[in-house]
Order: sequence, then structure tokens, then C-alpha cells
Amino acid sequence: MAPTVCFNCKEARAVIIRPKNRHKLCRACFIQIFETEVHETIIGTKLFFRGERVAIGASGGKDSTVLAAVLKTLNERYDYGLNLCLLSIDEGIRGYRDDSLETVKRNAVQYEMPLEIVGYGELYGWTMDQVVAQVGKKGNCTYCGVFRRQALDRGAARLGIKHVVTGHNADDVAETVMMNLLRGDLPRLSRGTSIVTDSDASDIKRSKPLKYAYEKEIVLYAHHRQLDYFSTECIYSPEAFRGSARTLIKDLEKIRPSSILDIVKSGEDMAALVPVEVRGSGKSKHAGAEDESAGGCGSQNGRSSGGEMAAMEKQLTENDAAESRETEIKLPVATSKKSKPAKPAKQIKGQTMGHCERCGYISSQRICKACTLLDGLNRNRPKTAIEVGMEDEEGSSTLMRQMERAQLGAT
Ligand SMILES: Nc1ncnc2c1ncn2[C@@H]1O[C@H](COP(=O)(O)OP(=O)(O)OP(=O)(O)O)[C@@H](O)[C@H]1O
Repeated sequence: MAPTVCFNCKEARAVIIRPKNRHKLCRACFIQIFETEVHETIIGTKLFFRGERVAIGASGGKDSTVLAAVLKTLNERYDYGLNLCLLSIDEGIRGYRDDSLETVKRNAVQYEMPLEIVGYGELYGWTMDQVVAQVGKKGNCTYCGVFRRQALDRGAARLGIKHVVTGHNADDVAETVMMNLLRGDLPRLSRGTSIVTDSDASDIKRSKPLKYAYEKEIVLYAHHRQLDYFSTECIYSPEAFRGSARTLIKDLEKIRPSSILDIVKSGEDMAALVPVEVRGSGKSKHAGAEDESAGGCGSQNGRSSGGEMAAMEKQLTENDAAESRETEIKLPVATSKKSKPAKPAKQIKGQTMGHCERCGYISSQRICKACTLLDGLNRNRPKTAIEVGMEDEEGSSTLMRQMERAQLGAT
């Protein structure tokens, strides 16, 4: 059988079936198209300004590695005039983050970008290994997510940088839409769909330039550009709810590849209907610094990783077969029973953002989530560990002093 030619250039041999639309492309066209789409997102949303210093939240995983590679390419190709650097958070997970940080260190050399590493241990007095030893695996992602969001902000503040970009992709955003739809949390849904989350109370802006990029295409891009990334998944158990939303979306994607972008777009449309005071922001102003989608992780459950290239190709073939199985399901027509009057819509309270009384981090509560979690951890800390942390007479812990120092750095 003659090889299929590229849908785009009509010359080279097609080696990729685009997950987004099933176009068959050659390697060069796929790379070019992927980069152009990210460029269009950046330009269309006026994401950066010339001369801006931008920190790339770099975990060493495929998404942030691709983000760093693409931003470097686009910055040079289109002369954005950005000053890029890598910012990594060391959660203190031995056998996982220490290895992935080695990848980030190599990336820093490969992309000629400075690298800053900020650790939970130094910021909070707790590594994730210690947190898990204390609270167990269940629910540990909550600690990690809350701590990471603050750590990214504090790391950026330390560098004097006001814009952090993360590798959140279209699949991540679709999951967030789905989860918040199922929870009935419209304010969070609307904030999660926004490409930029910034706040009046914090001067660090966060954005997701890969918001419209499919996870599978990110893997293909990394593979075809032979990027150096770390593909092992976090050793601690994932958040079950996000994992279920992910499985649901992946199943939908098999039947209808555009599902991911469709969910993202539907999320954007729903967000546009949410009044500013309910959403908690104008152009996502006040977008909670504590929102779950903003700082990374989510769970790794069901996630594609670097070693899945063969499985992905197989999956794409299955997608073709799945399309022919698509059937329309008709709901029974409602009979003429008297319908109950609709309940008045629930009033959704808007969030008022302020600062945490303890650490000064942006929060809608008197004490931010991180400090609340730390309170619980410190209360139950084994005595010996407390003694290490309680050096001064007023009982002010090392942790608190570290947080105060971090806060000074953040303001
Ligand atoms: N330890 C970290 N240090 C810096 N940034 C991080 C860290 N963990 C996550 N992030 C940022 O948050 C984004 C989403 O993280 P998450 O762990 O959900 O995703 P992922 O899809 O596995 O991303 P990646 O492939 O980049 O690891 C990452 O792409 C990265 O930009």
C-alpha cells in the first residue's frame, strides 16, 4: 500500500494522526502546526508583553517540558522579547521529585534558562514524605496542591517575577470543568476555564499557554522533538474524583475526539454567563489563589506518559472504529403530567479576597488553607520533631519564622 502523504504539505509521508482532528501529518508539519496553535493562543489572548520576565513552572514532566521548549522556540521565532526562566518546586518526594528535578536541571542547560528551586521543607517545615508519613496517602494531594500553589507564588516573588506559566493542557481544563459541573461549583468552574488567573491581592499572574493543546499531542510533540522529560508518575495516590472525571473524558474522546475542546469551550461559555461578583473576578480577578487548577498536580491517574506512544497509536486506531459505533440516544418524551414549578435558583455567594493573618498569602478566609493544614500537621507532629521546630521561648516555630521570611520575600 502506498504511504499516506501529509494532509498539510501533500508531499512528505504522514507519520502522525492528529488526536484533535485525525488529520494525517508528517513530523515537520505536526511540529509546525502545534507551535503555531500555541502562538495563536498567546497572541489571541495577549498573554505576554515585550520585555516581560516569565517563570515556567517546571516539574520535569512532559507538559512543562513541552511548554518550556515551545516558549523558547516561539520567543525566538516571533521575537516576543520574553525573559524566560524555570521555577521548580521540590515537594520533597524521594524517588520521584528528586529524579524529575534532575531532568529540569538538564532542561535548564538545554534551553539556556536559569533555574530556581523552592522546597516545601524550607517553606513549610514539612516535606511531602513527612506529610504522608503523618496523614497517610489518602488526601495527601490536598496538602500538596495547596502548598504548591503558594510555593510557586513565593518562588516567583523571590525572583522578582510577576508571571508564572504552567503546563496545564486542554485535558486538565476539561477535567476541571467536568469536576466543577458535577459539584455544582460555577464560580470555580468559571475561574478554572480562564487562561489567566490573576488577582487584585496578589501581584503574581498565572497562565496556561497550553490550555488548548491536547495531552496526546503534547506527548507526540515531546516524542517527535525528542525532548528530555521525566515520565514517572507521582508515587503517592491520586485524587479519586479528578481521576474519575479524567476517565469519563477519555472515554468520551474515544467516541468523539473533539470532546475535550468542546468541554473547554462549553466551560468558557458557561463562565461568560457567571456574573463577575459570583465568579470572584473581572478578567478572572480574585481568581482564588487557592484554586485547584492553578498550581498544578491534579492527579496523575489515567494520565498518558512518555512510554505510551505505542499505546497511543493503538488507541487512535480504536478511535476510528469507535466513531462507527456512535449512536444517538433519544430520551423518552415527557408525558403531560403537571410539572412542578421550578425552584428559585440558589444564590451563590461570591468570594471576598483578603490576606491570611498568618502568612499574608491571598485568601478568602482569615487563615489560608496552607496555614490551616499546617496547623493540623504541627498539632499532631511527633514530640521530637516539634522540639526541633520550636527553638525560641515564645513558642514561635521555625516553620512560622520561615513563613514570615517567605512572606517578606513575597511582598
Ligand atoms: N513541582 C513542580 N514545580 C514546578 N511546577 C510544577 C510542579 N508540579 C506541577 N507544576 C506545574 O503545574 C503544571 C500541572 O502539573 P501536573 O502535575 O498537574 O501535571 P502534569 O500534567 O503531569 O504536568 P507535567 O507533565 O509538566 O509534570 C505543570 O505542567 C507545571 O507547570
